[in-house]
Amino acid sequence: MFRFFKRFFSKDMAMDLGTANTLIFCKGKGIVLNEPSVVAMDRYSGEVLAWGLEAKRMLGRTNREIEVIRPLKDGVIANFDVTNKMMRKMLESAYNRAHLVHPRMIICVPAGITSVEKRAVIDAAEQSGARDCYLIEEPMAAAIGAGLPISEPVGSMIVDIGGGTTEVAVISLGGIAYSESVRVAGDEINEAIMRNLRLEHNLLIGENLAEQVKIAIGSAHPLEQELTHMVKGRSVETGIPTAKEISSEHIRRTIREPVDVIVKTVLRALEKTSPELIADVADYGIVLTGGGALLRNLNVLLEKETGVNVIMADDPLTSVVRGTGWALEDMALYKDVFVN
Ligand SMILES: Nc1ncnc2c1ncn2[C@@H]1O[C@H](COP(=O)(O)OP(=O)(O)OP(=O)(O)O)[C@@H](O)[C@H]1O
Repeated sequence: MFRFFKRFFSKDMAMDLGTANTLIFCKGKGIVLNEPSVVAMDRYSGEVLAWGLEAKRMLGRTNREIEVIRPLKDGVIANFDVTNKMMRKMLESAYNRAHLVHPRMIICVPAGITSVEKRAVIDAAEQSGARDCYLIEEPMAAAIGAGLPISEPVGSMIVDIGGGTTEVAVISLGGIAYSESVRVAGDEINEAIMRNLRLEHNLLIGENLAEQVKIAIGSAHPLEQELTHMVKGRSVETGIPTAKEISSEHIRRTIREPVDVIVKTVLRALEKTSPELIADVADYGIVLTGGGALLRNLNVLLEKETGVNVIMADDPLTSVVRGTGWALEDMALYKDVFVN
């Protein structure tokens, strides 16, 4: 009887537990939460003071009592307790509390993570109140979300560039024929910008500012009209606030290394996939998803390097959670895509 009530009141949900952002999709409703994966905690009591965007705004602006933590790194849980607390807060916020009675959860994980890393995700979900937890690999979820014909005998190539990982996969007949996940994506690009501005411009900036610079003027390939941005930070030499005008050409040179890793991962996938599937990819193109795919002209650079048409998915920041959500809406149809 109790089990019946649990099922009756629970609302099944899908979660994209990302290094940069966490999104929740609720069955029958769609996306109900989209927040940065960041938590601000009282350093002494461990109490969560803020989470999501509110906590992200505190990065680099805290006092001695507050610690701001990004509990996921490179697509996997780096701090289990904080991830757990963050998930609880997000679930409470996403649901009317009456519905938060042990939902079934589908959570996406990077392809090729270890069984220990998968176990950590399942444990975190269960401790946050999940009844059953299913895992789906991110490239598969992204492909479903991008509307690719995953069940057909046709090769579809998906490149999902997130905050912590870039995942390249070729999917056919409902399964992954080839995949590679590298721990280089949006965060590495931000770090390259922070490092370069410190070394070449004597300018100290934090993670949030580096991300803003990337979004404002970052590019992977020359722009029709190059851009400039006034970057405010602290002088390494004098310690006082300073501002410098930085050009898009400079940022492009600065981020070349991580961008090259992404391009090489795509080239490797093309080399290692069977000729039949590659012929399909050549016909239908490579689909880009994930927030990192929004870097200006990354599609142009990939097209130039691979010779294959590159298509940006609609709303690339939500492809993964939409795909996970669609798998949740019809679990019988998608039963073969769950990995546990
Ligand atoms: N306009 C933009 N230009 C460049 N990068 C962007 C843009 N918008 C967002 N990003 C980057 O996208 C990344 C976040 O993407 P996304 O939310 O898909 O990652 P995630 O799912 O949290 O990460 P992962 O899949 O690695 O766990 C961040 O690094 C962010 O800086």
